[in-house]
Amino acid sequence: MKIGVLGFGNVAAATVQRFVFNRDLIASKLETEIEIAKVATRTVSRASGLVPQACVLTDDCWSVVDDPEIDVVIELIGGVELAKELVLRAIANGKHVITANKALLATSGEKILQLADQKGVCVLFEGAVAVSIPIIKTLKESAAANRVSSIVGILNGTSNYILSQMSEQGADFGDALAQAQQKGYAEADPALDVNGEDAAHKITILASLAFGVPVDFDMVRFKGITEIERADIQAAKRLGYELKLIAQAQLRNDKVSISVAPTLVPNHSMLAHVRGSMNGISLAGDLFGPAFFYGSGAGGVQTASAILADLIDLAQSTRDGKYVGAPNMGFKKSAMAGKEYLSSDECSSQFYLRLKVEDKVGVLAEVSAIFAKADVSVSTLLQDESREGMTDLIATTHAISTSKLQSILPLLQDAAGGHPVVTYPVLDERAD
Ligand SMILES: NC(=O)C1=CN([C@@H]2O[C@H](COP(=O)(O)OP(=O)(O)OC[C@H]3O[C@@H](n4cnc5c(N)ncnc54)[C@H](OP(=O)(O)O)[C@@H]3O)[C@@H](O)[C@H]2O)C=CC1
Ligand SMILES: N[C@@H](CCO)C(=O)O
Repeated sequence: MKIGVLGFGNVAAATVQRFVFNRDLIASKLETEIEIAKVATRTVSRASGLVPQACVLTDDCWSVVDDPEIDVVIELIGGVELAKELVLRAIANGKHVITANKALLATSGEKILQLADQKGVCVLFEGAVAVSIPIIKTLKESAAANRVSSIVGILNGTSNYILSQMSEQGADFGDALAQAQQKGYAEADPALDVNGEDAAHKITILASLAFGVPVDFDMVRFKGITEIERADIQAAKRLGYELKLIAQAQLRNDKVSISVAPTLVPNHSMLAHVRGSMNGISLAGDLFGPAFFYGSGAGGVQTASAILADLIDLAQSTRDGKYVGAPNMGFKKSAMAGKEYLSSDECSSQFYLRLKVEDKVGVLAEVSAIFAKADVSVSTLLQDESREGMTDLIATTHAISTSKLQSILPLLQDAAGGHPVVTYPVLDERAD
């Protein structure tokens, strides 16, 4: 089986090198001989001397996807447009594809998977979500007989690293992001990490595998960590929570909800203890009950582990060039079907709110009256120390719909003298 690799960055370099280091172990699990025959990357000099001797090194990715000798293309250049064209061409040429590119799968997955089904080739992507956690295989295989109802996870290592550094070391956002980049956790464009989009890409893929719905990134609501202030991290701690970037996919009454948002996670939840670049995923299914998965969320070598596992799976499950393992998304193509998405009236949650108000008589009563008039039941209400005549009011509500929250925000903002009101959902204990 001849392999062509696209890219030679953090993940691709680790994949090629670890394949060579662990060649004997890998061979001991396979009847088929595997060879990395070609590597194509933009800056060839970065790869020279680092690929196996017999491997051809080129800057022309098309020469890999069009090479009739290549059986499997491992796409690791990242980004969407060029990666999509290369992957579609590889599939059109009858090649199996392995990728860790969640942006590509979340935004163009349907087109890619449709062509793969037509051509009878497989697309494997264990490295695309929560690298050291075998969540793709779990959903496709280990949990295959379950009706999965909920996936709640910390799926972006970079954001979790930044929030942990801010929470535990008092670090500055920019410094923590620079460290995450230096450690190789961040995307080439780190905006994808911190604006919640990368986690949204990942939860879109998991929702499709779990619920048998088409991959549809347009239906995901996402918000990242860029606006998080240390005041909210500290206030969450005082209330017994950690502020985490949480991705959720829920199936309720046969309707789907997929979102990513900074969320208050209760200290007794395992997700509250997922620190640094680690990821955690809580999964609920009708047969296996609740399960929790924990492992590295990012890093070149960790991702290489997932990619090489896909390669071994491919070599073990291929007969006469055809992959005979599980369908690409776990479900037969004919059984995949769209479902309705929950509206904001149907989505409810407890919420955390922080308002900066003038520290004067009556302000607490004014805010309480807004909650009471809207029939919003308050779970906690705290007033912070006064500084220069201003104070923070911190509240958590009982469960209310997202639309009800939206309706009271302008009133609360007025009570706060026009200062924006900070709001974050609180993790539903039943979801974790
Ligand atoms: N880093 C991580 O922890 C993880 C990354 N991923 C995913 O894996 C993929 C690769 O990530 P990573 O290795 O970190 O990214 P890098 O930026 O480190 O590597 C990208 C590689 O692709 C090459 N490349 C980029 N554009 C082109 C092009 N037009 N033609 C040829 N080569 C090109 C780059 O070349 P050059 O050297 O010239 O820049 C570089 O070698 C991404 O999809 C990412 O989302 C998934 C899980 C974890
Ligand atoms: N940038 C990603 C890499 C792993 O997908 C993260 O930080 O989670």
